[in-house]
Amino acid sequence: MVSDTSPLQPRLEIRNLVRSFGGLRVVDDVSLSIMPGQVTCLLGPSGCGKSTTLRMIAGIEKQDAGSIWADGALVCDGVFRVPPEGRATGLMFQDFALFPHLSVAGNVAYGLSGRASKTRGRVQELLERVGMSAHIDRYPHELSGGEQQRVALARALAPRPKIMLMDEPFSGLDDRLRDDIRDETLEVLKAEGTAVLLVTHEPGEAMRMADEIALMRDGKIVQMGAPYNIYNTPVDKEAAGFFSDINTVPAHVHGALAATQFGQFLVPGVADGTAVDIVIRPQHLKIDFDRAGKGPNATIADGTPARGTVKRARFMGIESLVEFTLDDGSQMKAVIPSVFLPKKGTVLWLMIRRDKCFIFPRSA
Ligand SMILES: Nc1ncnc2c1ncn2[C@@H]1O[C@H](COP(=O)(O)OP(=O)(O)OP(=O)(O)O)[C@@H](O)[C@H]1O
Repeated sequence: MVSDTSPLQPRLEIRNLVRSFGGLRVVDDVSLSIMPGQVTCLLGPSGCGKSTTLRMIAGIEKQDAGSIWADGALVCDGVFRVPPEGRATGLMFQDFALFPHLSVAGNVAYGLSGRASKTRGRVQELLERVGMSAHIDRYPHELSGGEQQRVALARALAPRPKIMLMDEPFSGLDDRLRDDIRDETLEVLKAEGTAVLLVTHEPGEAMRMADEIALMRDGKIVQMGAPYNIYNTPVDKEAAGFFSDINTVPAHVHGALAATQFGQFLVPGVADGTAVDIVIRPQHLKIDFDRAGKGPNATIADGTPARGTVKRARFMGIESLVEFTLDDGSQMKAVIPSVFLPKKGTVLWLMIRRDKCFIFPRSA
């Protein structure tokens, strides 16, 4: 069954997928589409339904409702169903387990059919691409974790899958190695034009890997967009807080304004009496020195400064994390360049940049 043959056709499309366990909808009406060569990250906290979504696309799990399409052709719906082995889909999961009795070449060749010379060519090409051609005759137990992961990637790519499903594939690696392998993996997948759906609970990984992030919570996609947009225009306080620490200033609206110790914030179109949260990331708080008990003058861009006393300051390498107690007893965190590490008890003035804060109705 073919729905559309447009060149702008998604390589993978899922429509209104639903899956329940014990009466609880763990995947609740999830839809998304991925173009060839595009990497989409399904990002969300543990248990939000990411892996179940991936397993339904792979065909390992059956959906209760919804449909899956590849290149405009139906893969499965309530009636029709292509079995897992018939889906042109590569899988790379955290427990990637290479076959221990097969060499690197044997592992990559596994799943390839055709003339031996052609197979050998493809194996060599892929091992070169993942930087493992020197290890072609080794066995898995002779390789480091990172090397095994590269071989697993080559193995998953060998049959030229149109779609690659990856579930936390880098989580067993240490930080530096993980960064390298992520970047290399991305390069290989882009070069192959594969549509990638990568599951992760790490916002940093999603921001680094994704062309598009689908932010998932309680079985639903709550926001979808490019990393820059998701980070800079979160749909709600929880979405903002998923990517970094946040500071929250509670306020009430009167006459389209929310008054706080940081001055007034414009909240047009919000009814009087509405409780709102003004949210600012620690790296966007502006800090200035105390001038004999006074702070800098108020401005339209930064509002009114509020006085804070340093409670704790930690050197973090490129940045310092400074925790403040404000005069009203509330706490705030700021991330500042590490050339500056104020001592406990130092008085400083904090400002909220109006172009960097988010204002959300307070959730119950
Ligand atoms: N076969 C199953 N039977 C019953 N419940 C299940 C089954 N598979 C998953 N669940 C439940 O469904 C929910 C979603 O699980 P899923 O593995 O999709 O989440 P996740 O977002 O991938 O989490 P994690 O990041 O921890 O892997 C969880 O509450 C999980 O316990």
